Amino acid sequence: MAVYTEVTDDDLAHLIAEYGLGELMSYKGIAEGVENTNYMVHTSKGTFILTLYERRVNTADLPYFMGLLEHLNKEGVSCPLPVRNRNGEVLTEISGRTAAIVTFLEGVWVRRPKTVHCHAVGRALAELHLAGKSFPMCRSNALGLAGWHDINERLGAKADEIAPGLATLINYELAYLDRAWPKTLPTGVIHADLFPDNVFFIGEKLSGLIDFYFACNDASAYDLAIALNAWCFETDCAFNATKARALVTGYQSLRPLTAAERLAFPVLARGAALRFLLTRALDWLHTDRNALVKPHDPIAYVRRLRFHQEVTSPGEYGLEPAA
Ligand SMILES: Nc1ncnc2c1ncn2[C@@H]1O[C@H](COP(=O)(O)OP(=O)(O)OP(=O)(O)O)[C@@H](O)[C@H]1O
Ligand SMILES: N[C@@H](CCO)C(=O)O
Repeated sequence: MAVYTEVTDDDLAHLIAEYGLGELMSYKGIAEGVENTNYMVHTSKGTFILTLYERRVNTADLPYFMGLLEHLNKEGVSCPLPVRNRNGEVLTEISGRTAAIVTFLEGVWVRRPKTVHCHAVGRALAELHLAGKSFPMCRSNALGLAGWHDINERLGAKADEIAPGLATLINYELAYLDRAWPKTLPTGVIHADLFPDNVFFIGEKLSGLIDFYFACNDASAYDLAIALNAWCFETDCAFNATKARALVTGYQSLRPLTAAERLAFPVLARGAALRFLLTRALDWLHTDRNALVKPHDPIAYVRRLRFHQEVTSPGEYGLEPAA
């Protein structure tokens, strides 16, 4: 479940009226997602998603996220469009939370992605990166190298409660990334969390992207490395080279990587694996065992990291040397 905050019928009907969305017909809390409270809302004007922002979203960042969604829609990227209320504002308040209403996106997320889905995701990610070029706002990545160090400090030796030796692995990896992390790659808007549950498909056709609440400005190829970690490993954590090739080929069909990006890709893949390992480890240690929202498994990202540590060339990810 992820309905942390309840709304009352009266408050919601009032809100819908403020947004000029006709009459409230029905609504229900959405079980999926772990960060925010989401409701699906049916009104006489259509279906919408109401999001109440919870603990991890800094409300100061919301104008960036909302502005980005509006910008991407304008550029033809399929993603939720924030609805403006009668005062022309996107953000509102309900049940003591900052909230927004966005358009509903048709489609479902794919539990078992196939190669064809990976190709489509790669292409959509490149489309997003190209569309993001003209977005004027900037948000630095709070979960970059410095942020990883901060999380590691909070974890400390407790990481070993998740798996023996985990603290050592993390410290080793951070020391490596401090030396090897590329600093001059092309940057722009990145999604930063393009996991299967954030990409909707109708059949094999990608219908849109959601959940831009980690979006920021950072190295474009790092975003591709995040997607590779999320889409190209099987449930037993085995790397699927065919899916990786499909992902990077889909991406490069619109935005070919530079030679420097290809060369740096194995390091980016390690950083991306460590980023999700760290946030998952922190959640793992801080989530009550009886909590309704189960934390994601950090070990799946330990295994991905160990895989990337053994990689010797970008070719293993399907990235041939530049012609
Ligand atoms: N615009 C939308 N159109 C259709 N469904 C949506 C939309 N936005 C959210 N949802 C639904 O709500 C669910 C949770 O949304 P989202 O992933 O944004 O939540 P979250 O709490 O930020 O979750 P997390 O960051 O853990 O993925 C989605 O899986 C989807 O079912
Ligand atoms: N995609 C993240 C969850 C936060 O959105 C993870 O799988 O760890």
